[in-house]
Amino acid sequence: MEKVLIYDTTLRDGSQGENISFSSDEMLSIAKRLDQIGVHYIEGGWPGSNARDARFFELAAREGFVNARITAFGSTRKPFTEAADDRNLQALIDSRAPAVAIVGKSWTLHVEQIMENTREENLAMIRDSITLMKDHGREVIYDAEHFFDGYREDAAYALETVTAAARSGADAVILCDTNGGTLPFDIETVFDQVRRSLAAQDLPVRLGIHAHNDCGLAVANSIAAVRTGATIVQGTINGYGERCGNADLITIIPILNLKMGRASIPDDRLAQLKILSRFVSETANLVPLNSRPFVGRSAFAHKGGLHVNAIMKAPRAYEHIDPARVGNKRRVLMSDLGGKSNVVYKAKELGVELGCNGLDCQRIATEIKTLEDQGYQFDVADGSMKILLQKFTEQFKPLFELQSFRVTVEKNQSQPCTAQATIKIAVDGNDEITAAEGDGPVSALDNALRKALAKFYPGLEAMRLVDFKVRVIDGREGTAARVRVFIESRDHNDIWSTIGVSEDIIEASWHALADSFQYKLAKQQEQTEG
Ligand SMILES: CC(=O)SCCNC(=O)CCNC(=O)[C@H](O)C(C)(C)COP(=O)(O)OP(=O)(O)OC[C@H]1O[C@@H](n2cnc3c(N)ncnc32)[C@H](O)[C@@H]1OP(=O)(O)O
Ligand SMILES: CC(=O)C(=O)O
Repeated sequence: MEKVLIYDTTLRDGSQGENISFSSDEMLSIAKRLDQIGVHYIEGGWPGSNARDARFFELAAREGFVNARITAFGSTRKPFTEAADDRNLQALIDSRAPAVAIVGKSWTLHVEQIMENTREENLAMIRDSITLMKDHGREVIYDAEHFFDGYREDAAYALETVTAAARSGADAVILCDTNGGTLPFDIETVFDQVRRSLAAQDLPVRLGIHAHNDCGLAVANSIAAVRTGATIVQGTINGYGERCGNADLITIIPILNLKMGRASIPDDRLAQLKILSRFVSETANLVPLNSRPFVGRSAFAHKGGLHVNAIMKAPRAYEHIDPARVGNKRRVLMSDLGGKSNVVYKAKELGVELGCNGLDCQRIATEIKTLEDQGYQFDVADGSMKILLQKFTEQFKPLFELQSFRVTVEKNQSQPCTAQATIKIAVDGNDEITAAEGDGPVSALDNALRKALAKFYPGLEAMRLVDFKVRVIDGREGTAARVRVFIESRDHNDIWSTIGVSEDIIEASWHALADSFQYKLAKQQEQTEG
């Protein structure tokens, strides 16, 4: 079966999404990653729109792209003008991109009411613009904007527009669900009718799909189109794009390759999908979606005890593919929804030996449920979970002990708050007292503890706290409200999270902080002991 060509429009339609803006250098670094993974087209922007997009094409022209064709996007010429005089079309030519995408109108609403144009002139605009690009030796991809809405309202005219495009030499015609309101079975029906109509006119043009996600169906619609003959799929990394976004290529590519047996990017690059998804979200400065299919952190995370019990016997019992195929990995989460299987799996993963003191995993699972009932949440605190498992199994070796601490916060009229902490700890029976300042009480406590421990343990400079979250847990009848504090810490090669729960926010923070330092110091010791 024919290969499905992947057409990425992250840099163009993706950047039409709210809160997304890439610099031209960032656009280039994304383009290089897309090329490496093997996408076939990279739509680099609209050179006639702004200086940044035009600069991207200058940069791209100097780069060698191995797999992808750089594509410049623009609209058909203005009504009642010459294509050769059109500024936008000239910008496409000047971009030196080997392929161009020309967007034109298919829906009479847009032709007549929005553009106040005539139907015939719209057809002429499509014809002239494509002809000009072909005369300049470009591959032309014709984007039929609002094709499905147009077809619903006036099928004959919508068909006339894509026929005009094909007759003028367009190499591909892309049917666009611009407003994202079409359902998969309508995509299939319309796609089939268009394909048959063009074939009957002996216009064997390549057909593609461009779907928006306003009904949450962009991926489903793209797949439906492939089933009915589309061999180009346009979309964006992570589904970024105008309004609710575009079809997510990170989901579509593995569906094509792994589920439908359709070649798109090479199979051996699928394992780079997770990194690509992360890279683009980092560059866009957007938090990666945990639940993103295939590559999200939670995509293969198992919390329910029944599920964990089953995947330990046969992963496919609750996993639709092997996570490694797309560069992801299986995770087991600890919580009050887990059973003994979660404990066994997690202990192995965290390197804690079970069965040392006869406290069986069933009992440990019950203890965890009790703690969760008191406000702990271990599915996001692996660092504290490891310490807890060591405590349950009497393998815990405290590397320092708190004797006392005191934290004060000072606020002067015009100055920002400052905080000071003094702390007394003991290491192997030796007391150490230190004091330190910080931007806030937790930062002061962190600095004081770090200073005290430095005397006994080298190597703590590499460790830093990177995230701090506080949640108020509902108070029950007769109990005061508690707070739950999460701390995320990292060093050069690891990241871990810890938790503390108390009625007092400073005490909860202390527990999370102490677990974080204990985790780091124990890790250092394990590495030294080999
Ligand atoms: C479905 C899509 O995503 S298409 C891509 C949408 N992306 C963008 O719009 C981003 C880039 N756009 C831009 O930078 C600007 O809109 C520009 C430079 C293209 C045009 O800017 P302006 O000349 O100031 O016009 P403005 O944006 O207000 O309106 C768009 C004009 O294009 C016309 N137009 C819309 N579609 C087409 C088309 N397919 N062919 C020709 N002209 C078109 C409109 O009728 C309107 O014309 P008017 O100025 O005579 O009213
Ligand atoms: C071309 C395009 O971006 C659309 O129709 O949505």
